[in-house]
Amino acid sequence: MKKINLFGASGHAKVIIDIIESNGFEVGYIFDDNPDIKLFLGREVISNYNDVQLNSNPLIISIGDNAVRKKIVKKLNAVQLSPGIAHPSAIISPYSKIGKGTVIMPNAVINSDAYIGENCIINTSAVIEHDCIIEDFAHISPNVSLAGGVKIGESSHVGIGTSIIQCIKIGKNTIVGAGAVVSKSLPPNCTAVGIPAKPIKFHK
Ligand SMILES: CC(=O)SCCNC(=O)CCNC(=O)[C@H](O)C(C)(C)COP(=O)(O)OP(=O)(O)OC[C@H]1O[C@@H](n2cnc3c(N)ncnc32)[C@H](O)[C@@H]1OP(=O)(O)O
Repeated sequence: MKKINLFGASGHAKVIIDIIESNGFEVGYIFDDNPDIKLFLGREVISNYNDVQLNSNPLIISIGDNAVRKKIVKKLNAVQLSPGIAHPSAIISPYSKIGKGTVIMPNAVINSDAYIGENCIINTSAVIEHDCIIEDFAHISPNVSLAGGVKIGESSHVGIGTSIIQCIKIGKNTIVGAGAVVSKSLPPNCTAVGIPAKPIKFHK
């Protein structure tokens, strides 16, 4: 049976385990750099991992924080990432593209010609409409709705329940607060909140 290894014993990993098993696959090794985490959902967690274990099965970085996920991918450089995986309840257009290491949570919808990059999270019940572009390491939270042609920059996080109208662009490394309505494009490296969403701070 196909096995998938996970890196990161986090709450996010719990949902990924559900996705792996509901596809009829098995969880292989679970790695984490924190030696204090020994057990995770009844499974052993390995902190003193070696290359043989890391490369034994395709890997998903099961860490919700975009910056940490990116750091781990860079650190594990040569490891083979799993093809993107989706919960069986997700509806994914055959005309969309899903990158390696990306996870699509239950009831998400990804419509035609949408492009989802690598190591992204498309969380529970998110709607990614036609022609959207989600760059690598982005996280689209539960119940987010992206209208057609929206572009989300690399490592950006769209907060839970946010709506973004058509053809809006969100820059890289930007955070959109929970429950926002985005009606104008947002620059990179900022946190934006509210209705309509406006930047409240900028960061590196
Ligand atoms: C399965 C899962 O769990 S997926 C994860 C889902 N989680 C999310 O989507 C969380 C998204 N995060 C947020 O909404 C956060 O509140 C953030 C990122 C917008 C702001 O967090 P921080 O940078 O820590 O800012 P902080 O909490 O200090 O708030 C700054 C100001 O913005 C306000 N603010 C924070 N979040 C929001 C929001 N979503 N909408 C409107 N105002 C907000 C605060 O009240 C505060 O206002 P004040 O200065 O007048 O007191």
